[in-house]
Amino acid sequence: MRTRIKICGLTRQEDIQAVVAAGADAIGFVFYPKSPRYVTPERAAELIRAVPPFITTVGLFVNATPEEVAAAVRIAPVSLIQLHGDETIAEAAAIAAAVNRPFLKVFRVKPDTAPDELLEYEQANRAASPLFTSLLLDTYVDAYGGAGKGFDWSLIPKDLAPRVVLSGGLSVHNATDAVAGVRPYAVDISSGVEAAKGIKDARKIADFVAAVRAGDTTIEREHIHETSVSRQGLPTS
Ligand SMILES: O=C(O)c1ccccc1NCC(=O)[C@H](O)[C@H](O)COP(=O)(O)O
Repeated sequence: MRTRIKICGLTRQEDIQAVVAAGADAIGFVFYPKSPRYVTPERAAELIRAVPPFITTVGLFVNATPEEVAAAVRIAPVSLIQLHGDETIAEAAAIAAAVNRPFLKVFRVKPDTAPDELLEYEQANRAASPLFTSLLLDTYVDAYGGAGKGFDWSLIPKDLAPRVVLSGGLSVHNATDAVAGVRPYAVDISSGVEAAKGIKDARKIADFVAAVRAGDTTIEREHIHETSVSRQGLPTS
């Protein structure tokens, strides 16, 4: 299966075209005013009009109220919301219900995060809301996100990986290893494809997508090898 790709923090029309041309799957707009990638709902609405069908638009919020999210989504009709702050599980469920949108919930991973914590957090969000879709795993740093910092991928339980969006410090330099090693449902990136904060670089976007696809190819080749070996009755591990 192809790893899905979200490019976050878009502010310009030309960057939307670059994301679509590169073959990414989702575009994130940051509605957090303190972010250097912040766009107003009105600006996001203009940008969304340039997004072709079958590309998911994601509205990103940090500790916003249901009313604030509803007001933004009325203007900028994103397909999905991403809750990237300290929202409790109940608050996240209430926000999603207020706008009737599926949501991604961030878990910011620390060096001492226990793998079971990730599984429990996913299960609790899923139990709390039918609109919960996936965890987005980012790195715990002083900023809420968009920091370009990675975390220890070995903390991600193997049975959780196929359901998560892997984020935090990804780039063309580590994307192939991230995909082949973690095998996430999707990857998400912001800093690693920028010329400056909020200004995306078309070449970096294309190179990142190619690196993710190289990871997918690695997985497929391993699957073919394992399948052929098992057909010969030989041990695959
Ligand atoms: O991108 C931001 O400026 C931002 C600000 C506050 C909260 C979240 C933010 N971005 C969320 C994202 O989904 C980023 O893509 C994610 O944090 C990864 O960023 P990076 O490590 O720069 O690739």
